[in-house]
Amino acid sequence: MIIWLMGLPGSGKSTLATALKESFDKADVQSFVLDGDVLRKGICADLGFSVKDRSENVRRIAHLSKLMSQAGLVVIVASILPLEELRVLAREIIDDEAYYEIYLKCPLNVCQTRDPKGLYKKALNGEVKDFTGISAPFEEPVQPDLVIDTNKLSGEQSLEIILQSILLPEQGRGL
Ligand SMILES: Nc1ncnc2c1ncn2[C@@H]1O[C@H](COP(=O)(O)OS(=O)(=O)O)[C@@H](OP(=O)(O)O)[C@H]1O
Ligand SMILES: Nc1ncnc2c1ncn2[C@@H]1O[C@H](COP(=O)(O)OP(=O)(O)O)[C@@H](O)[C@H]1O
Repeated sequence: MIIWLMGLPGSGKSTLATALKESFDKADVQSFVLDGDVLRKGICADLGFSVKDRSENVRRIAHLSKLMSQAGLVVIVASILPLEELRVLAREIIDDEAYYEIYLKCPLNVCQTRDPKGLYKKALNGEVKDFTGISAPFEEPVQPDLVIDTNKLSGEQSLEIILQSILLPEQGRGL
C-alpha cells in the first residue's frame, strides 16, 4: 500500500507522515516514510526544481514506493507533487498497487505564515528559485482520494480521518 501525502510546502506532509508511521508502528504494521526533503539530500540530490527535475524526482519516488510496497511495507510518501502531469506519472508507475492520493489542503497565506523552514521568506527575497506557491505553480489535485483541510483540522484530527478512511473495511480498501 502506498499513501502519498501531497500539498504545498508547510501544508503538513512531514508532520502527518511521521504521525501515520507512529500509528502503524503501534499496530505492528511495517511502514516506511519517503520524505521529499530527505530524498533530495540523497537519492535525488542531483535534482533541482524545474518541471523536468521534479518529474524525474517523482519517477524515482514512485518506483521506489512500488518496490517497497511489493515487499509488504506500507509506504508513506511526503512530497509536494505539484502538477497534475506528475500525479498521472506517479499513478502510471504505481499501477496496480493499492494507492491513496491524499491532498493536504491549506491556503498559501497560512503555509507562508507557518514557513517551518524559512523557505517562503527566502523565495520571496529571491534567494530560492522555482519555489512552489511563490515562483512555481501548485495545481489543485483533480481526483484525490481524500482531501484534508490542515488549516481547519488539528494534526490529531487529520491523522484520525486518514486512518479511518484507509482502514474502513466496507470500502474494501483496508490493510
Ligand atoms: N524551489 C523549491 N520548491 C519547492 N520545495 C523546495 C524548493 N527548494 C527546496 N525545497 C524543499 O524541498 C522539498 C520539496 O521536495 P519534493 O521532492 O517534495 O518536491 S516535488 O514533489 O518534486 O515538487 C520541500 O519540502 P516541504 O517543505 O516538506 O514540502 C522544501 O523543503
Ligand atoms: N492539521 C495539521 N496537519 C499537519 N501539520 C499541521 C496541521 N496543523 C498545523 N500544522 C503545522 O504545520 C506545520 C507543517 O510543517 P511540515 O509538516 O514540515 O509541512 P510540509 O512537510 O508539508 O512542508 C507544522 O508546524 C505543523 O505543526
